[in-house]
Amino acid sequence: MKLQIAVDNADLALALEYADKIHDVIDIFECGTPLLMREGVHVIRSLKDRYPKMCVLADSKIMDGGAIETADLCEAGADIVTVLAVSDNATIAEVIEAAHAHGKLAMTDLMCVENIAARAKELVEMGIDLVAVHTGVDQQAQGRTPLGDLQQLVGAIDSKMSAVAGGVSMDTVADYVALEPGIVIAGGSLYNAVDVRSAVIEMKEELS
Ligand SMILES: O=C([C@H](O)CO)[C@H](O)[C@H](O)COP(=O)(O)O
Repeated sequence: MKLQIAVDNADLALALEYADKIHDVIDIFECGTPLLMREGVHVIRSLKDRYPKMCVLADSKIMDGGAIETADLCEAGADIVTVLAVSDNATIAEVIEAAHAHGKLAMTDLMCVENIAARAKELVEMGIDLVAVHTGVDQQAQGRTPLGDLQQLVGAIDSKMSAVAGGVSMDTVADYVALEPGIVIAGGSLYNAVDVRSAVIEMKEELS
């Protein structure tokens, strides 16, 4: 089981500071959507220039223009790009094709998908590499969590391809670990920690 940190709160300088602290202990370093919007694809290039071996995920949440956006992200160094599962299949097919042409992976984010199992199976058949259930930050504010969605997902596809995101913290991580997803994603609970490196190491221990 891998741990992915979602770095949403940072600018380029802070993202590099986080990478300096955790590059050797984190499995996947996510450039969160707000960070990508703030800094553009150059944040990915800077991270990969400094830590070429660190797996960097661009949380691009692509919705259209799948080929061009994926190519830009992969050429900047992203190892994994994300596409929204509510997008048209034509877009998702372009993302998969462009990511694979660059030797990279495509993850889909099932946020706002109603039939988790059916859509996940369909996207796996199309060739998607990773499938994430995700309760967005605005949905979390309404008291929602991704636990029920993860139960549906691991019942539908190979659990090694699955990922979960949405308010995962040390208080709740055991509930997700019990369902054995391939990737656990945590944002605020890690980057808001006083000592981010210790928080990452502590959560990784829960995953092993
Ligand atoms: O993808 C995310 C969200 O849509 C903001 O861009 C977050 O990275 C994701 O929710 C994980 O962060 P936490 O919910 O703070 O763990």
